[in-house]
Amino acid sequence: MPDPDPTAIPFVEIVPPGRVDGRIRPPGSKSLTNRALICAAFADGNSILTGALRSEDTEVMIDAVRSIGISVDVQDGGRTLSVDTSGRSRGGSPDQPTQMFIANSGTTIRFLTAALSAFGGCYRLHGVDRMHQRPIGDLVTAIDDVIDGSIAAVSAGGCPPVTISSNGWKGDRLSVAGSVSSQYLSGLMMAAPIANSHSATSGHSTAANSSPTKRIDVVGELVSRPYVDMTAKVMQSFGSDVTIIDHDSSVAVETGAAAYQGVQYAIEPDASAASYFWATAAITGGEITVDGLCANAMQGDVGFVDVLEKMGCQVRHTDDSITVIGGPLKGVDVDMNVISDTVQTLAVVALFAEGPTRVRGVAHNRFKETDRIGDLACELRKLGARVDEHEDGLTIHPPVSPTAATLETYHDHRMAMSFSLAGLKIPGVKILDPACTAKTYPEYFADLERLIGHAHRWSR
Ligand SMILES: O=C(O)C1=C[C@@H](OP(=O)(O)O)[C@@H](O)[C@H](O)C1
Ligand SMILES: C=C(OP(=O)(O)O)C(=O)O
Repeated sequence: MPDPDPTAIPFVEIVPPGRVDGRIRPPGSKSLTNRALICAAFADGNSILTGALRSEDTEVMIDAVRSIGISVDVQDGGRTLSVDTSGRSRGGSPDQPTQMFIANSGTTIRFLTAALSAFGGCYRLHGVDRMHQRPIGDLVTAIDDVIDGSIAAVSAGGCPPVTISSNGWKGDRLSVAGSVSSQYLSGLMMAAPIANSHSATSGHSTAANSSPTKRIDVVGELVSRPYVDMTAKVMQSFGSDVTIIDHDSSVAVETGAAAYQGVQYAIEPDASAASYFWATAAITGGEITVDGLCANAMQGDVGFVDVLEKMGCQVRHTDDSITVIGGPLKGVDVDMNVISDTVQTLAVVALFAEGPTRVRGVAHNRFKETDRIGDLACELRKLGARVDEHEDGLTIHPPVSPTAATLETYHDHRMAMSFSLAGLKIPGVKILDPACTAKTYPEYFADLERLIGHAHRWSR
């Protein structure tokens, strides 16, 4: 019998499969898909994106760019996106801004806020309740300095909805704080060439009083740095001229006059999604190969395998795959600032290690889909672990004998995917609201089932 509709399912229970061996290619990277969509949407000419991710976070991006006349033709089950910019036009009016619903997609709202402020038009970007609690104030403040018009984040504490009424940018020097999210800087970087190519009066000329060279200085700490390098690489693939300047501990970015050009662009599989499969090898003592990724992939999250190696796994790289072979695991002390989307994965692996695991450097994880320190600690305790919560992370003391539990997922796809790993070893673990994986990986449980054998039960 086929699995029932996952959106109607209250929980999933994994039946421990024993050792798991296999290989898998996860779906396309969310971060690369949404960056490529921004660059393609504001390019001169049309683009074809291959290997794209089709999920809630990319669908809200596609819907948003469609609402300003860009055509996105979805083929090959969502993996190929043909972007035609010929119908592109500024949205809305002060009385009737174009409404964009972005659910809980941080990349979508942060990248679009910056891009639309540079493009011009009137917009209101809003999402689900949690999105309206996730900060965007530092980005709005940075744009406020250069916008020819107005921008505001209307919820308490500088959170969405965001309203924009813009004729483009009139300035060329920006500064932005980077301690809450790197997505602000990535958004401004991608917006800079758009500010050059589009002004509200002419449509295709450099905005009055604005130089084509833009400089963005980061004020203070910059979290999640590999995503900024990824942004620069994607921009370069679309013809933009962008340089990251590292000086002592400060970071700045300069962009030149070149406009985005339509291209054919291939997207890597998602490295954060791959972490669940590498962790499956670590936890079950098996051997799992993830195809389509390599040590110098564009996504920093491939660095998760280095942490597994420190814990006792073997890791093998080829030009087009990374294999993890599980072994006896020992706890580690690790700074995960640059790979923060894999903290929940590691936290579950840590349950099965000898000795405690300390995760540092991820205070910014409290601002994501949920509080990924406090809420994570709460669920791990249900499995019998002792967990110390710190301002910047947590320490996990593995349970002497883990206990089965029913785990909340807080509308957070990474909670659901990570907790499925606990079920690989602990009989009776139930994961509530498994459909929340739709944010970045709608087929996660089906893919996990294929990898481990028919070994999970949907509730009836
Ligand atoms: O730029 C990106 O694609 C992302 C940056 C990270 O966010 P932060 O910079 O807020 O840590 C990461 O958590 C998110 O899933 C994707
Ligand atoms: C934090 C995440 O997403 P975003 O910030 O893009 O909503 C994530 O995918 O783990």
